[in-house]
Amino acid sequence: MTEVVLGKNQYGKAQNHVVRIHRDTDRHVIRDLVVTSQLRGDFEAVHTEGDNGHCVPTDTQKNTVFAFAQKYGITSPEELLLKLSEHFTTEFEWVTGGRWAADEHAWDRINDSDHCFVQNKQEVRTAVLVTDGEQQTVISGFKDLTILKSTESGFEGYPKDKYTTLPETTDRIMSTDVATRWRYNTTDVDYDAVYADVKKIILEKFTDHYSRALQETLYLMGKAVIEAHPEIDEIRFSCPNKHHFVYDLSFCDIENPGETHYAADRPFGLIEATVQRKGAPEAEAAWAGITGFC
Ligand SMILES: O=c1[nH]c(=O)c2[nH]c(=O)[nH]c2[nH]1
Repeated sequence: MTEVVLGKNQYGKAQNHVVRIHRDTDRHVIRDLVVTSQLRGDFEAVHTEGDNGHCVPTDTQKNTVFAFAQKYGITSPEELLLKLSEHFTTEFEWVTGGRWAADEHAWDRINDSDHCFVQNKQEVRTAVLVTDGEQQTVISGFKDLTILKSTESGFEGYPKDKYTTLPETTDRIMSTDVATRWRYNTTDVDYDAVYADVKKIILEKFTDHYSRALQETLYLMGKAVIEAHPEIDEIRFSCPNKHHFVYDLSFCDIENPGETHYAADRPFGLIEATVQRKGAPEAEAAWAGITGFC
């Protein structure tokens, strides 16, 4: 007789798009989040016996997201996720943890208007909270932040074999879409302030050195973040190297001294790296479900 057992499981409502307008004063504030709630705990009978006695409906999870956005407001994505976790793990004794995630789309004021906004497409902010009993791990980040430096980047000194055609260069375009996630070692964080500072550090680091490889630049960015923020133990990057090739216009006798480029959309280099605080405990389980990082 073949025997089977239920393995790891979680369930909930994915991608609840909640737009909360804070209208306490005439100067409105908008927070635009896509929130996913997933519960973990004793859901054995739901799966193996068709007994829904423990099955908090995904519909209820959705309603709770919207109710909490209204009741508590949205101070930061991370704080909303912490409230949801606290609620589900205390309201239902068989819920021992879960995974809550949010993507935030930022809006900027139009001409400093109190109530008119233009969506800021610079980057999407990300937040994940994993609760396992008493253990809570917050991983924040962003994706799709496209940046480019038009000089102060090169690539040389690499090994060459019979398949190598790439010319060495000390002056090239370097461009990438930054995707990064950083893991906090505490939940006692001013999440919006740290987010703004980490983004600032990453952008500043991009500008402040001659880059010998995208790998070096990512490492310098990560190092600067860990050094500036004791509450962050680990930061990961996944960054395409968006190649820009100087277009050879010699066929029509036009000089092109590194000015007109062919921006190839594929293939692209894919550079991924983690920078960690030395000696800090790892938290691999919290990263499960976060795709696209090594
Ligand atoms: O910054 C770079 N890193 C690489 O690993 C690499 N490989 C390559 O062909 N060009 C580059 N550029």
